[in-house]
Amino acid sequence: MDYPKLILLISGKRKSGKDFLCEKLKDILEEKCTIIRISGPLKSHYAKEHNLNLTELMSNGIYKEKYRLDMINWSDEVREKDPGYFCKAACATVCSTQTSIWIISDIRRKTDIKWFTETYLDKVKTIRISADQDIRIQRGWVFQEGVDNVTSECDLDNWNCWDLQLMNNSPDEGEQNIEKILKFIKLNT
Ligand SMILES: Nc1ncnc2c1ncn2[C@@H]1O[C@H](COP(=O)(O)OP(=O)(O)OP(=O)(O)O)[C@@H](O)[C@H]1O
Repeated sequence: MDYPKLILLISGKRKSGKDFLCEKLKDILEEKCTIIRISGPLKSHYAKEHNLNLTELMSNGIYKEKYRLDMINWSDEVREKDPGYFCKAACATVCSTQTSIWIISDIRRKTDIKWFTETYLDKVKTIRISADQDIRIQRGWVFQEGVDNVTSECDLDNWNCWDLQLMNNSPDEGEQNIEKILKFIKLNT
């Protein structure tokens, strides 16, 4: 299996800037990289089963927040039967078999990391994005009971085997983070 050459698992609390950094990387790496979201198949399976609007569920608006809690609980039930279910489904959506770098932009659980490392071995590297709480609040984060204090948000808080840990509080740090990740990719491909 030659492709992908590297799989970056990106983790971070809500509004730490995961999507922001991943999109910037995609702009630079273009067709060399594919962004994969575990939440993609999770949301499409959830929308189908509950007869909901998938486009609205995929966006960052009120609709997504309204269903977030129920979606977490529903996905936990699916994971209980098969912990790698959504990781597997997300990887199955990759169209090009020749993309060098996969960026999984929403790693939330130890079981996600376990599934990827067992499946793709040393091609897998982990990155934790952090931002101070006041910065996350400025970016629109509001503590939500049942969302911010449950496994999906907290499971990796004390995991300390990250290959790269980045603070992402400002545009300057954002730019430095992109440089650091690009350097890291170069070292590992
Ligand atoms: N380094 C940065 N400099 C300036 N703005 C940033 C930076 N990182 C993120 N942001 C902004 O913060 C907001 C939240 O970022 P983003 O959506 O990437 O967070 P997230 O971690 O993906 O959140 P969620 O888990 O809720 O989807 C966005 O408006 C984004 O543009």
